[in-house]
Amino acid sequence: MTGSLLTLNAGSSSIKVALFDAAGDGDAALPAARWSGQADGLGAGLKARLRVRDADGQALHDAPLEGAQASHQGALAALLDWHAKQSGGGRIAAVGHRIVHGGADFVASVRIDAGVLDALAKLEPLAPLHQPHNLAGVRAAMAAFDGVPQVACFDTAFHAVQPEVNRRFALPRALHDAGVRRYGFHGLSYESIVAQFARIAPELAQRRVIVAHLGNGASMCAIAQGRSVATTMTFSPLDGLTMGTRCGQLDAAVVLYLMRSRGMSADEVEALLFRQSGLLGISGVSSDMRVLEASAEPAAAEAIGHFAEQVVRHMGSLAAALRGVDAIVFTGGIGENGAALRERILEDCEWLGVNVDAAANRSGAARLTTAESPVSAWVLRTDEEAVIARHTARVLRAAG
Ligand SMILES: Nc1ncnc2c1ncn2[C@@H]1O[C@H](COP(=O)(O)OP(=O)(O)O)[C@@H](O)[C@H]1O
Ligand SMILES: CC(=O)OP(=O)(O)O
Ligand SMILES: [Mg+2]
Repeated sequence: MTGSLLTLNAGSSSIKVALFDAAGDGDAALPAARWSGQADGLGAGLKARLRVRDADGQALHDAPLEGAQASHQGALAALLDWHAKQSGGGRIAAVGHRIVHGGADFVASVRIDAGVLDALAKLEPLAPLHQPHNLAGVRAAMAAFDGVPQVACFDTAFHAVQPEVNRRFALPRALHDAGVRRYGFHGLSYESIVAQFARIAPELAQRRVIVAHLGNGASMCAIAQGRSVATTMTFSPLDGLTMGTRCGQLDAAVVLYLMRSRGMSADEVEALLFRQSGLLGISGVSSDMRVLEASAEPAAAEAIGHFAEQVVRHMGSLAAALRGVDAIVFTGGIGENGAALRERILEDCEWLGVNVDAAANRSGAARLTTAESPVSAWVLRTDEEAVIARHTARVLRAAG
């Protein structure tokens, strides 16, 4: 294969693009990007920026995104524009995409054709903050790189190996068979953490690990021998933890109440639960954890407290799913950078056998617990792009 691999990852508040050398077997270690670009703070009222860094973390570009550029589509256009100017005509062999929802049919990465694109578009209502952006990215890349293979890498695929008991809602069987089931998300991130953890703590990585992916979207996953056992997100990326703008776990009867007694339409309920709830809904201040931590508003502190409490409670639930836990790993924008929040969560997990080392937690060390702690805790930087590149190279190789 000649040429480079481009990866596209549209999150709910960010877009990440990276360029990888296509060479290498992509199996042993995760590949390293030649450069990676990130537009974050996308969405109403946030300060959007586009940053591009080289492999050593040196800034190649850093500028605010204004007006129409401060949207997913605008930021993607700005990133592709930057790439076109920089690459000097370097050939792109394939584009790998993070696709949040693969539904029941897509349990492994796949080359995208018109039929695949149609099937993925049908899943848009199940991930309204992501799937439309993911597919817009596919269409934009098809237009920008005519004839170049596009590969879909799914957030759901990592969880397809879960035991049946954790894949099922207690609904009539026919609904499960029709696809109304627990899928789980952030699978590319979990795969990245499993690969990294196996390098720094190979024995622990084979045991029972809970990974907390805490970002604008947040979920946690119980992993045994590197395989997903249970996770907090289910049918859509709405369930589980309190998130930036999503409500997390909610009694389904609230939805019925809102529609029947408050006369809300399905679209209004979707907007409420996906876009106006979570940290934003509780605080009335912001969906952004940094803004909440800097705020003096009591409701901002209450939102942070709600977020932390849900993480601790789900820690207990996932530890039960694993019948015990050996290690906890934090990742995602909040998990990687929010030292104060990590400390608070770990202190509240002392009952589970976690003894936090406050100095280590604040120092940037990977290990966050004392040497004697029965359960160790760690922080690792997720690299969804490297996993997308790995999967994309594999799909291309399999196609010959
Ligand atoms: N230093 C920090 N302390 C606390 N939270 C942070 C810090 N840096 C980033 N975050 C939070 O990370 C979240 C974004 O996470 P990220 O994983 O990048 O988002 P996405 O889910 O869109 O990919 C925001 O709530 C942001 O405030
Ligand atoms: C699945 C999901 O919630 O993704 P993100 O964290 O990018 O919003
Ligand atoms: Mg994310």
